[in-house]
Amino acid sequence: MTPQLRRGADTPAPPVRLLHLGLGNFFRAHQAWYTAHAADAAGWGIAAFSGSSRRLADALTEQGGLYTLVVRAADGDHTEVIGNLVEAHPGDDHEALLRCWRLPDLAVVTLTVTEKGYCRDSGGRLDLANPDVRDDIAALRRDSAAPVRTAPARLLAGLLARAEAGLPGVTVLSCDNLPDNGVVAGLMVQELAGEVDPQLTALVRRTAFATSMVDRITPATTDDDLASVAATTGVRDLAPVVTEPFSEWVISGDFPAGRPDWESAGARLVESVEPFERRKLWLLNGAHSLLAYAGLLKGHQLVSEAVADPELVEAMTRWWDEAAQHLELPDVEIAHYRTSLQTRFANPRIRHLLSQIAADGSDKLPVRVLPTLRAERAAGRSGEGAARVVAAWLRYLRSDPPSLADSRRDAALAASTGPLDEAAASTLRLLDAELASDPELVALVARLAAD
Ligand SMILES: NC(=O)c1ccc[n+]([C@@H]2O[C@H](COP(=O)([O-])OP(=O)(O)OC[C@H]3O[C@@H](n4cnc5c(N)ncnc54)[C@H](O)[C@@H]3O)[C@@H](O)[C@H]2O)c1
Ligand SMILES: O=P(O)(O)OC[C@@H](O)[C@@H](O)[C@H](O)[C@H](O)CO
Repeated sequence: MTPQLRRGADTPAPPVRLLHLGLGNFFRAHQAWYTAHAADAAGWGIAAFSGSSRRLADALTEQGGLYTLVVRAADGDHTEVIGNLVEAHPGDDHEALLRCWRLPDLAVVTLTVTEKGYCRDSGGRLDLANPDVRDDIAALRRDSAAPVRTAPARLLAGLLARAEAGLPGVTVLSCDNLPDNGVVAGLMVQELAGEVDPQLTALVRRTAFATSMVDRITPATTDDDLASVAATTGVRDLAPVVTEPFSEWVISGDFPAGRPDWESAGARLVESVEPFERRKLWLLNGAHSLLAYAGLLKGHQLVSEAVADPELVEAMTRWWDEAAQHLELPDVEIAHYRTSLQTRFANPRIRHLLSQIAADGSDKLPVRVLPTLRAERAAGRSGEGAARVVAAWLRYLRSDPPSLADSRRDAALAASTGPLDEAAASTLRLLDAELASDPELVALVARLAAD
């Protein structure tokens, strides 16, 4: 029988000094990989918590936190076992969470809780209409150690637990796909603290929130992946992760309690993440959104299939040309990134589902596409490359997509119905009221959606 992956005497567990919220595939392919490849990896163990599900946490616990990372290139796989994850818990194990927050040597808390996990409203403030946010405020007012569900509340509860125990501060480092992610995390926790007890805001102000741009395409694991890992390694792993060879991490912020030597594994520490973040969110994630909506409408399922379609490549190239004009990086760096994206997207062995990327367009397009659209209109140009992404989303919404996942699902579906010119105006209004008051743009989106 195939033996199961287990931690043994040959894989000693490093001491936990890092805490992660959002135990999923990406964190294990990225932040945990950088930690395992840092020169001082032996000093940095990680305790990670899922949102609420048990399955992955239980599987990893059986394996002492070990898992196989499969780096999947177009011409073959490289596998390695990552040893720095030493505790895995379901997110609702609040007792374990507070215990980890109270570890005296804890230094950094990393986050991959998805864009939605920050609980922002459309104006960028803490969403006080969100019932989970309201429940968490009530719980923390009652008892600072009461179980809470949202990421901002889990951060605030942890900061309070540390402060009450007289322990030094830590850095909260966001690794989600949204601009200024550290600033956003800090703002949400600050606003939450203000709702629970205004005196708590001083504690949040003293906390370091760091921002980072993260990049490594990491799809969901399939049953075939489990079988191929067992066949290749001779060991049964209940929770392997498949990722691409490319990886990038650009970080900005203070780490008063220390951090792993992530630079020795290739991370970059910079003054400002913004230029890198824009390059990645606009060129990679913006193109992903375009390929997802336009590709699904043409019957494609995977990113690699969509980029084999000349019509979609033409649309992506026009989007890139337009977005690139507003990036503040040397042309050669942008050209290099575009070339590498073409190779990455075309990797036929990475099964990246367009349906996964298509979720949550109302949260994603404002970040990935609208900055370019606004800049183009302000420069007196049509913004056709960006408008085509909005038009693709509109057409996708009008196609009655099966099980559409979007935090503003009902509003998005309602906006997209009716005559195209009205639907174009309503859909733009849902994303940004000012853009909807631009009649030329509304007409352009309606025309592109009709094509
Ligand atoms: N997968 C990638 O290629 C990739 C690349 C770059 C960045 N990211 C970022 O990482 C995030 C997670 O991606 P993944 O591939 O690991 O997804 P995943 O589905 O494998 O894991 C997501 C984890 O986050 C938790 N989670 C979800 N919503 C939450 C919430 N509201 N509050 C707290 N925890 C929550 C889930 O329980 C799960 O543990 C993405 O949303 C994105 O921001 C992913
Ligand atoms: O759900 P999304 O679109 O935020 O994420 C899916 C992918 O587009 C995204 O995670 C990319 O793989 C990633 O951003 C690459 O670094």
